Amino acid sequence: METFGERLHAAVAERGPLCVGIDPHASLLARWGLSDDIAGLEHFARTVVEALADRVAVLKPQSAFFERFGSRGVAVLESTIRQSREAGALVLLDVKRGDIGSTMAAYADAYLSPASTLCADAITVSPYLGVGSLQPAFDSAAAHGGGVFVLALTSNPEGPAVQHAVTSSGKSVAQTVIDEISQVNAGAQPLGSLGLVVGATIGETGHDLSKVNGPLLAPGLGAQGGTPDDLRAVFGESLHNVLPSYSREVLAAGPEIGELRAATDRVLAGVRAALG
Ligand SMILES: O=C(O)c1cc(=O)[nH]c(=O)n1[C@@H]1O[C@H](COP(=O)(O)O)[C@@H](O)[C@H]1O
Repeated sequence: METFGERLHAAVAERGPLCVGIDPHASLLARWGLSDDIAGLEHFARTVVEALADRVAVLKPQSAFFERFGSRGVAVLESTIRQSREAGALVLLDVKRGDIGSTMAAYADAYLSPASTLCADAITVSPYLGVGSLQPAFDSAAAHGGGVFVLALTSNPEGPAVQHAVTSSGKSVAQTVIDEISQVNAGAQPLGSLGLVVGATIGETGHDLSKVNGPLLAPGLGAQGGTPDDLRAVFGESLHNVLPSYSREVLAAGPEIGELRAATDRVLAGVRAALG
């Protein structure tokens, strides 16, 4: 069985280093002329999948925007995941889960087990109950060829107060997360299956990402003010493992399929130039 790291490496080589988020904000539904209800959600998600799933490496549905509509929204999320994967995109389901290990195992069953209708290629998780509490998700990912992206240095302005705080070991919280994930990925070829989330907006923070040997998801580009030029300052020598991620910047170009594709081509050209 191929690992997620292998599958992601191949997808990026073939389709380019880009993740597009599927975030059906109420404001975007309105902008597209859609109703803020289950029909609008379904039309929005189906259009994005039709426009992009056969060409971008990774699609990242944001679960919150589907959960807003209850069980019917979750059903749309299920079909969005399934259709995206069938069209060849890897699906990173953005759920940012994190709990004690025994509960984490149930989240892993929900999102990483092929037996689940919500099974994605990878998920986002939060490490603030301790990186070790995420072990059931790491185990499930390893068993099924999936991936897990752990929040390290998030794009929002509130992040540093927690993530830069210094722990009893003398390292920051974020560096502790980075080092624990680096240990698991050590030696994996061409890339480990555990990723980190590092916002494109954070500037130079002095954190050492050089040993991660896994994908570095970089949200915060576009709508949150981050630009491809910011990637060099944030990632330095680790630029080759960066997976830039855009949601609203691309989605605002809809609802025309051609416009969504053109916006995707434009941001991909921008990040390719920056990543070198
Ligand atoms: O894990 C994420 O994807 C994430 C981490 C982070 O630090 N910042 C961040 O914005 N995100 C997500 O990335 C998306 C950003 O959307 P845009 O700002 O519209 O590109 C949202 O779905 C956020 O939930």
